[in-house]
Amino acid sequence: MPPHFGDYQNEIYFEGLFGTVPALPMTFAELESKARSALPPSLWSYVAGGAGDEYTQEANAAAFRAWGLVPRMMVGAAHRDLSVDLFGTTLPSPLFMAPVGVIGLCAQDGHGDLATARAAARTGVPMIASTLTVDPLEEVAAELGDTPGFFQLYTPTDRDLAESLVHRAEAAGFRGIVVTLDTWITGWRPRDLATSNFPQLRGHCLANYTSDPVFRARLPKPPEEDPRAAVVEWAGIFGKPLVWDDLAWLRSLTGLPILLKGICHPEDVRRARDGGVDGVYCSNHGGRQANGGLPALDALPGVVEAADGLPVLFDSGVRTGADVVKALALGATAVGVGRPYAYGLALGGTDGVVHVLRSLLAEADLIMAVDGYPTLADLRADGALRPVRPV
Ligand SMILES: Cc1cc2nc3c(=O)[nH]c(=O)nc-3n(C[C@H](O)[C@H](O)[C@H](O)COP(=O)(O)O)c2cc1C
Ligand SMILES: CCCCCCCCCCC(=O)C(=O)O
Repeated sequence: MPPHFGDYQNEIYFEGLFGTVPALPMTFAELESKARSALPPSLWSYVAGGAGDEYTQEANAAAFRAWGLVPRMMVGAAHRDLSVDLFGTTLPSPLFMAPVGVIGLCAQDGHGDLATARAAARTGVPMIASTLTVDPLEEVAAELGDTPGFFQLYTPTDRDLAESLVHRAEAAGFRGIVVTLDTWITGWRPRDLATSNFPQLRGHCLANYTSDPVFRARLPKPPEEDPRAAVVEWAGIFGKPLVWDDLAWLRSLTGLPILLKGICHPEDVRRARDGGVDGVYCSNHGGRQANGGLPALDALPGVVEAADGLPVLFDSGVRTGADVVKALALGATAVGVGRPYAYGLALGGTDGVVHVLRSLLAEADLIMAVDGYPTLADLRADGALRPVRPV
């Protein structure tokens, strides 16, 4: 019998019978506002902010309101199956945690990558660990238990370093490499500029580099002795975009599945397929990189069509279980969240992340129950989702 994610609602009601109300927020709006109070102001700005006037960031979330699920009755959706097969593994649900570079700093003890990995272990929701972690990737992987983890690669200009990171990820047990394409340079982020805050330039979240023998060999002194030089060296290995001709080299680095993150154009999907990748990841980086662009959800149907059966991961703007259901109905294989779990982490550590993930899954599961869509295949059938008439 598949897990009933909606049972989280029963647990909360049951505790209510004994006078206990949830310690953590039940809506995204409250989650966001409480995280704002919990985080230091510059870290809050960095996590919550986006590119330009944040139009695209807002449009990402608003785009979900343009779609509505059509309820179906008498289909007997008493049991729902949200499981999904991804690269030979059956996941209990199609939800995942997108890579969030500063997640380590969001936890009160400064070890949020480890806390997030523990939440993955407790929920079965995969974590994509960023290159930019506070704790090295081997320590993050060790906390994942049986839940699959993926390693997100910011590809450095030094190919030996890239190879070292990929091989370390493989040795640590990560099940795939997610190569982020849209962030080889930072977008125009007014909030960070106003506070002059870019955590990485303060030497945070660079553990995967400072623990790497190839990176260390590039430094005049060990990073423990001269952290500033390590930051300068790190900044220097960013700043060169990958091009399609690099794909063969990336492919040669590992037998693990490779996914390309930041793909929104159908032609790019076709090029990725031709280059032998195992999946594409439709995302506009949560509106953090380029303002004025299409909401990521609007790009999803074209990406799914061009992918022609290749797995399509999706993120950007997912805030509720209803959003998860809609992205699945538009053809996403799996759906990711970024800021929501970062806020859960800020408020409650591992428990906070678990609460956010369980709430998203409970709402998605209950929508599928009430609306009569017992499986993900049912959601994807013609006519399940319709455009909402503008008001
Ligand atoms: C604070 C922060 C840091 C991020 N760091 C990374 C990163 O290191 N690598 C990456 O590929 N994406 C990174 N992202 C983008 C997320 O993976 C994801 O695309 C985005 O957060 C999804 O949008 P959402 O926050 O609206 O859910 C980051 C996002 C945030 C909010
Ligand atoms: C001068 C160094 C430029 C470094 C560009 C890399 C930015 C990564 C930022 C992490 C991230 O994905 C995000 O904040 O979003």
